[in-house]
Amino acid sequence: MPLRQTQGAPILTLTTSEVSSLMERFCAPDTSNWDMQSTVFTLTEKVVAAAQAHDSSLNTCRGATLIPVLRGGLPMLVGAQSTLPAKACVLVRCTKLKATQDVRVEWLVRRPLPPREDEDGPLVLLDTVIATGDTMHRLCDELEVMPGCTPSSVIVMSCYAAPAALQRLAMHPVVKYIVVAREAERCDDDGCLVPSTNGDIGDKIYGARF
Ligand SMILES: O=c1cc[nH]c(=O)[nH]1
Repeated sequence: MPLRQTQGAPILTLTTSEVSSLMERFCAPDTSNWDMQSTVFTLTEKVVAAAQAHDSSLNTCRGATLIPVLRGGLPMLVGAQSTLPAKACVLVRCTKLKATQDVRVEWLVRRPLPPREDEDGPLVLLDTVIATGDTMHRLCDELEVMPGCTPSSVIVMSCYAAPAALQRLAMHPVVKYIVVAREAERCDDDGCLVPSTNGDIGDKIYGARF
């Protein structure tokens, strides 16, 4: 499993042919919503398995706090919780004004984080796509000042992400490491990944924005 040692936190990517065929379905324009959900579940299980192989403390800790970024991170939550011992879940919804860095963050149901003790596991941020990285970066900034978040206590998991966004996230002090199923070539000026996802993954699963 390739592990890119940047100046900051490690970035792990998956290279198996099974992941390649899952990524074809992930990016196809005509993947049905159920097929997309199951693709994201399976990719997430593989991302979690890679994290567990890299970091044995994930299997011995009292449980991670899973933080899916709505909407795209929700199917990752279902995939992650089947194999990752979890203690809590915190929902967060992020919206970004197109072509700006203006991210709106809404912590739903609970804020601050549930109380955490020494043997508790990491905070795990889950999002299907990381394009510019502005949203994830902003979430890390918000987590950094919350009680219960310590340096290197956040693991970022994603299905598809731009290298520049990953490198920027890897430099954030709260990030311990990042696991991504596949790296894109880049993010274009419109904030879309190249090769293209052929539509918003959240829209493909849940339908157009409500
Ligand atoms: O390329 C992109 C960017 C954001 N969200 C997606 O689903 N795809």
